[in-house]
Amino acid sequence: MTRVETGADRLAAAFKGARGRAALMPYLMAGFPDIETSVRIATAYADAGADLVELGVPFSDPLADGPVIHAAATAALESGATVHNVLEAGTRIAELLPVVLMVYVNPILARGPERFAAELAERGISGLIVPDLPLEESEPVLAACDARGVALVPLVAPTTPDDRLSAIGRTARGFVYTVSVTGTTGERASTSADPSDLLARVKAHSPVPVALGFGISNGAQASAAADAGADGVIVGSRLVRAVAEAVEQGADPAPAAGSVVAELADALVR
Ligand SMILES: O=P(O)(O)OC[C@@H](O)[C@@H](O)c1c[nH]c2ccccc12
Repeated sequence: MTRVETGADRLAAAFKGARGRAALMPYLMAGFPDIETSVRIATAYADAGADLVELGVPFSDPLADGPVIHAAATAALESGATVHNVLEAGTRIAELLPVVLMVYVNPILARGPERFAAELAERGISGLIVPDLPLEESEPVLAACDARGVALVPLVAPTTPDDRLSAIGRTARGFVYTVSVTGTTGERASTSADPSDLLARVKAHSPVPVALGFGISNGAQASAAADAGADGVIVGSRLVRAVAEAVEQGADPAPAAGSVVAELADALVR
């Protein structure tokens, strides 16, 4: 009997097969400026050397997001993005790169975790990140995802104590998303603390790869994250800003976002 490759398998393979020192995972705000352009931006990410993509579902009240991503979410909703058409785009993007869907918990609860996880699996979406789903409430979503082979990726922060890291590690699938700083998403001139200690602490409790995100916006910061031990590097606001600036200038956002990813990928090979 041949075993079907699950989403979790595909994520594991993406980390193992990453072309650089750490897997490069750019974030994409789905539907910004519109769904078709999002698919073209994802294509540019893939061509520029991304290993995976974090596909963000726009939400009206994104509590973990800073101003750049919040504004893009608002624009995406205004231009007609829905959970349904974002998932459709996810299917197309999954033909290019493994997709990890970033979605606040409401749409999951509205459809029911089983239906939501089944739809992700049918659409070829490999993983799921839910920033407002605490460990204590994650069991039904985890069970539904496990049943469909979709990896439910947990988030941890510098403030997460060791006993909680170990509980989270036991439920981690795909990778652990380590937030480098407390606060919201957004570019930072300098990431204040060296993340080495944080990454070592998370890795000690994690059976899966550990990716670092928040405040990484250029090649030097991406390279430093890899040197500090990150198995994956996640970049969001810098890319969303590149898209926003191109839109403002009436230019095509896809090559603009692609060139930022190329710079990041280049920094990770050396
Ligand atoms: O924007 P930054 O600082 O580069 O951080 C990545 C982040 O944008 C992306 O992973 C993300 C977008 N929205 C989120 C909500 C919660 C956690 C993470 C995210």
